[in-house]
Amino acid sequence: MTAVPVVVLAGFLGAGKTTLLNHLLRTSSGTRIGVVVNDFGAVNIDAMAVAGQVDSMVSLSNGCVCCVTDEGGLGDVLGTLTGSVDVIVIEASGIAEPQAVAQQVLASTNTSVEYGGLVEVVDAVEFAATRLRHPELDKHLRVADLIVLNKVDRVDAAELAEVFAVVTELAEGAAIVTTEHGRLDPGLLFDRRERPRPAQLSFDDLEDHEQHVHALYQSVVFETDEPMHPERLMAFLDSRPDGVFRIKGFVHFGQPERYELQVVGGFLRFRRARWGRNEPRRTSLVLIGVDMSGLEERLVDCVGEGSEAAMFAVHRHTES
Ligand SMILES: Nc1nc2c(ncn2[C@@H]2O[C@H](COP(=O)(O)OP(=O)(O)OP(=O)(O)O)[C@@H](O)[C@H]2O)c(=O)[nH]1
Repeated sequence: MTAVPVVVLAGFLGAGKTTLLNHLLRTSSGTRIGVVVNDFGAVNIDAMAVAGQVDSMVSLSNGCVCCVTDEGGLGDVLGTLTGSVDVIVIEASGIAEPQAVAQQVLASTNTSVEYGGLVEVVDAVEFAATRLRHPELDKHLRVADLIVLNKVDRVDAAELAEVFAVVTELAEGAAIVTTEHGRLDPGLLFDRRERPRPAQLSFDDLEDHEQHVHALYQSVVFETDEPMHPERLMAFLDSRPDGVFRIKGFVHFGQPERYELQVVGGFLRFRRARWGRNEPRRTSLVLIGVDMSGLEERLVDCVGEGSEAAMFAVHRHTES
């Protein structure tokens, strides 16, 4: 039996990993893709975002996949997917250490899988600011096999040239592709150029867990079946503390449709979609950042019925 390649899909919070994964699932018709989705919060919004598009999925929530400590490690998880798939993609949480996830795959004693490389998604808009806060992210680029410079639609030519130059310098020869909405040619991942570097990660690359980026981050999960008040929620979002870098999930405004919320740094966008047939009308939000105290209480204050007119504040930020 040939071993199933396992590709690690990494990238900082909100870079576009789930978007890219969904693109792969939609466009690689002949290839059966198994997915491991890891979210930092207790509610796995990413799993909800890819559900329905994939046959085989394992969802790991409430912690980073880079620190899986179960006895069988990641090998057991991967083992449950092999047999029915041609390739496995692990979508690491946005604050996982990519090299530690790669090491988990390499260390697996499960012979039905083999390491298939590390793809690092970079947010062309946020990259410079994120790097200032987390210089250790440079190393994530150095160990990547393929770097996907995403969201190029949101930067102008000069900004793109600047970020491309920095990424090229850090990438040390790894392939770099630019994308909009993660539209990557699946052939780049499943027929990857061989580069031995990841297998040679040194122990210096595996600094202790306390130094992982996610050791600084906390997540807050907020869920309620009561409708959210549109104006109060918008006021909360407009005044969100700087430390809250990422918010994602679904909002129930008491409307016939659900509103998917995406916040990445200063970017905020709602997307309207139908509720699933048996989907409970519920708000499920995960907030990730530093210094998260008091956020839950502030969100509780946003619960309440709002008028149709109050939805205007939300619609200003809603993709049509
Ligand atoms: N304009 C633009 N938006 C994008 C692009 N790629 C992703 N997005 C948006 O960026 C937001 C975050 O995308 P995700 O795919 O959820 O990012 P992620 O890396 O999975 O996020 P985490 O799992 O929280 O780390 C969503 O609103 C996407 O629609 C892009 O190329 N251009």
